[in-house]
Amino acid sequence: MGVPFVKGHGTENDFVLIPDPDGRLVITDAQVRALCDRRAGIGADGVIVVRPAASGGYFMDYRNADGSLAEMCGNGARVFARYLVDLGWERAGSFPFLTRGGVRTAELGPGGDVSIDMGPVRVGPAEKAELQGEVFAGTAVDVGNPHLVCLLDDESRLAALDLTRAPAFDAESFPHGVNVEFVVPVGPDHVRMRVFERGSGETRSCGTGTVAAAAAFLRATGGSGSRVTVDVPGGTVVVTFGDQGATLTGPAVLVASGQIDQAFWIAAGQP
Ligand SMILES: N[C@@H](CCC[C@H](N)C(=O)O)C(=O)O
Repeated sequence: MGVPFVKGHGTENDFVLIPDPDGRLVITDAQVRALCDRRAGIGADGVIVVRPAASGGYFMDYRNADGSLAEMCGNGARVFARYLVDLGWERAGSFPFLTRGGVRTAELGPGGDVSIDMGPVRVGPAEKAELQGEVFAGTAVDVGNPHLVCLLDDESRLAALDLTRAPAFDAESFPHGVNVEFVVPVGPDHVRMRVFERGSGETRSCGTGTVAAAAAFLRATGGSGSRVTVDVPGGTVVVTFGDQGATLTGPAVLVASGQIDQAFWIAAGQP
C-alpha cells in the first residue's frame, strides 16, 4: 500500500495533502521535494501533513517545495480546512486549527469560499528588494511569516518582472529569508500582486502575501478602508481587517486523491 494523498489548490497555489491520523508519519525534506517536483513527482508549491494536534483538532504541518518549514500558509489553510470538512473530520461552520504560527480559525460552509482568521499583521520598517539590477523600495510585513512588499505604480512593470530568480534582500533584516511581493494599485481598495515565495519560487498566489500586500497598501495610501481585493495570477482573494487582525477569504479546491507509490516514497527518502 502506498501513502494516501489529496491534491488541492487555493487560487492556484497548489498543495499535496497527506493525512496522518496517528501522527506517526515521518517525512523528509527530500520526500517533500520529490512530491513537489512538477515533472518527476505530483507537482505542488508545498506539502501539508494533516496531523492531530495534542490540544485537540488538527495541526497544519506545512512545508515549502524545497522541504523548508514555514510558520503559516494562508492558501494552504483554506485547502486544509476544506479537506477536513470534506473528510468529516471537522464540521462546516467555524473551527480552530493549529499552525507553527499559532492557532487560527477557519470558517466555511459545505461548499464555496473559505475564510481564515490570519491573526495579527505587523507592518514594519522600510526595506529594499533588488531584482535584475533594479532596486525596489518596500516594507517589511509580518503575517506570522516574513514578507517584503514592494509597491509599484505601473501594471506593465509588474507584468515585466522576471521572477524566475529570487529577489535579493537584506539578510540581516530577514535572517530566515522572506517572501517578496510586488504590488500595483488598480483601484481605491483593489491591488494586483505577483510573489516570489521563500522556499517555492514564483507561485500563482500566496495567501499570507495577499494579507501583507493589503496591509502595506493601506499603510502607504493612508486608506481608511478595511477591505482590500487582491488579484493574483491564479485568481482573486479578499482581505479584511478588524480588531483581532486580518481575515483572508477565497476559494479552496480539492482536485484529486490517490496513493503515493511505495517504491517512489522509499526511493525519495533515501539519502
Ligand atoms: N503560499 C503560502 C505561504 C507559504 C509559506 C511561505 N513560502 C514561507 O516560507 O513563508 C500562503 O498562501 O500563505
